[in-house]
Amino acid sequence: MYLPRIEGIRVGHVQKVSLVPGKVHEMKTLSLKPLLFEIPEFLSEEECGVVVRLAQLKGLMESQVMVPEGQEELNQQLNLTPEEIFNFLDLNQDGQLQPHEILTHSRVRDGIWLTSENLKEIYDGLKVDQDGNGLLNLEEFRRLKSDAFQRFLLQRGVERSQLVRNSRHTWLYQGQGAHQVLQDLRKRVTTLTRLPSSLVELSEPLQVVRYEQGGHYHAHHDSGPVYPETACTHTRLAANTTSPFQTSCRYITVLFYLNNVEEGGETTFPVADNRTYEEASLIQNDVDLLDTRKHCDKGNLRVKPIKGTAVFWYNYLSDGRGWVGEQDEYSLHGGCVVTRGTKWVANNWINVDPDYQRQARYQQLVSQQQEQEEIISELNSDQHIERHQDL
Ligand SMILES: O=C(O)CCC(=O)C(=O)O
Ligand SMILES: [Fe+2]
Repeated sequence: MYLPRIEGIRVGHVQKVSLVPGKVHEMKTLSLKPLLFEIPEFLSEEECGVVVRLAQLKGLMESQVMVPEGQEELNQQLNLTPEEIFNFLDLNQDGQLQPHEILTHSRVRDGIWLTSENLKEIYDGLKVDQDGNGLLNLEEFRRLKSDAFQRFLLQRGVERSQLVRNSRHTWLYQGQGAHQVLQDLRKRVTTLTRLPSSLVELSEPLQVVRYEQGGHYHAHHDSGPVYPETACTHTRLAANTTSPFQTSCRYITVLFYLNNVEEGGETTFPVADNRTYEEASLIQNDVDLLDTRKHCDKGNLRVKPIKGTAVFWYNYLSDGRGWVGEQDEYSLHGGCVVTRGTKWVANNWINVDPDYQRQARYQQLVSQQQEQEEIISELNSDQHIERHQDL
């Protein structure tokens, strides 16, 4: 098995692609880092309507719950000393915690969008940053209880607009027996990405998302970095060991716009085609490029949601040998706040394990299971016929 990658050539390059009989689509390169394309009219008006109605029929749930888990407990279970936590947070190991090191961690952990101003309020309120330089050394850090941030937020009260993600979503199965539009969509995604259909078929179901007016999704990566010990959620079955590190291994994201948004709701790629990627410079005191409520206008690239358009990008680089390589950090993206109207999108993620052998083992396991199921169902139907003959 080998993973073809579509060539971007250069930003603005347009290639014609044949995805459905009797129609030629145009696929435009939007950026090379990440490798990102836009295909207008990927879905017809009718197809967009069907997907939205199926999602409504199934019912949508909040994408994120409001109450974070009790962190004090977790830390006690892990039994970490303040030194250990400090070292873990100090990404660049300079003996000081920069605001971005604290913010990144607390946002991932609690799902609440703490801002630089919140951080300053917490430091001031608890008098932790005595030299007032905005950085915490170990001694200052010791003055912070591990649940200090949560206490602060709970006292304040948290609104949905302060979450990392403020939307509702549902999942739609696309396999045999699913609505024809959903099956067609998956076939079209296979043709578009030129990936083996077995891979696409074993990927996550379609995720349909609805943002109300005021909804947003702050900038994030759809899938995490891979270390030698990282396991993929989808190939858990085929893993020989259990790993504390798990990510969803979403090689490609295909994002569909299902309606026209009255105002706002663009998809932002704040560092697309940047010369460098530096996590530290993303969160500055005055401009936080990850914040899609405040600073969408300052990112490098924004895609306007147009009904029927698809965009797709690679969340991982190639390993140079036809398989998945390292995470592409430039794939950072988010949904800008919807200032007027509602926004409907759908995500098709294509899951590939960077560990080729594990992906292969997983696919083999699934196909064995499917064969067994077929045999059983055949046996059952034979019995069925015999019983009828007996009568
Ligand atoms: O709503 C958007 O434009 C982006 C959605 C997104 O990034 C996601 O659902 O992972
Ligand atoms: Fe995303």
